Amino acid sequence: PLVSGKLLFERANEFGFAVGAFNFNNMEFLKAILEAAQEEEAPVFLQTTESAIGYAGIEFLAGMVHAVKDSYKVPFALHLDHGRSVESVLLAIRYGYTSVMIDYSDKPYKENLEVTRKVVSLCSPLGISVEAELGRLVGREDEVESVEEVLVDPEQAKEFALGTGIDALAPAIGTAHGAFKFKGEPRLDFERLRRVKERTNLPLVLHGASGVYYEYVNEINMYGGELKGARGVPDDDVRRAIELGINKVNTDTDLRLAFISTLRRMMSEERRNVDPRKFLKPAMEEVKEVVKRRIRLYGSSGKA
Ligand SMILES: O=C(COP(=O)(O)O)N(O)CCCCOP(=O)(O)O
Ligand SMILES: [Ca+2]
Ligand code: NA
Ligand SMILES: [Zn+2]
Repeated sequence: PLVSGKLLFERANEFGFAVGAFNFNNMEFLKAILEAAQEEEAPVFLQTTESAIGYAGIEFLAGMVHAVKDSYKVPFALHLDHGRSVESVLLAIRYGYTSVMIDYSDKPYKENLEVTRKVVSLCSPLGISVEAELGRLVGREDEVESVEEVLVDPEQAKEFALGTGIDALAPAIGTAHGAFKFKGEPRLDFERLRRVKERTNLPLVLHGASGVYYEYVNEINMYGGELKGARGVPDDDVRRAIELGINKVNTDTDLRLAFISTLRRMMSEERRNVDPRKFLKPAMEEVKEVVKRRIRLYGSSGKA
């Protein structure tokens, strides 16, 4: 059933596992994620960004989730990913989101603190969880290309947690969104992560965590794509981050790669087909498989 993110954050933090947070923009991804969670008996965050809302419309995205709120036995939250303003959070509240992120991490610290505190005052009385971010991921951040990386300051994280009352914190520890995450070798700042957990004891969120699996990258390149130098976070680094206190892992790129690789192969093989379902069904199946793989990696199978 549809539940508050608070429930998912608290249980993951208590038992030391991570809940998968999977982005969706349409029915196919949403269905694949929920079926994967059901089969793995795992809790999940269903999350949409503001650009997902711009693409599909919030009434479609939230409407689909509310339509199936009692159709799956596993608990799932509907989360606003990278909310950029109080207005965006208010819209999500109006459409029955059960968790929000307010991402003011590229603004001056004091602004981040004040706006995040405001969002907590709006959401907490409604039982809606609030996630915020400290530090900046490289790559696309607030639609600004290749913003300067800023890693989280663990001392500031403690003050921020106390000053805002947030339910969860996303500390920037070296990851980036998308399929091209690292200039050189993949490197997460595990010591910094350990100190943030030690000082805040909050549920922590890992952004930019996709593995960017070579089997999907290869297939995309074989069927007309051009993903040169695509690189993600190794599975062992995700495991290590969860051991050190990550309790929600954001996963978008891995679903995109699974979907697009299958779509490209099907489109090139079935040259007479014009029924979208013939292509979308196997593509959905592949998304479901990669969601199950990530749920198992996060240690959340059987934790519903
Ligand atoms: O941290 C992540 C996912 O990281 P990943 O790219 O490693 O999967 N996310 O927060 C997912 C958001 C990705 C951007 O979505 P839009 O294109 O809709 O703006
Ligand atoms: Ca940010
Ligand atoms: Na988020
Ligand atoms: Zn993110």
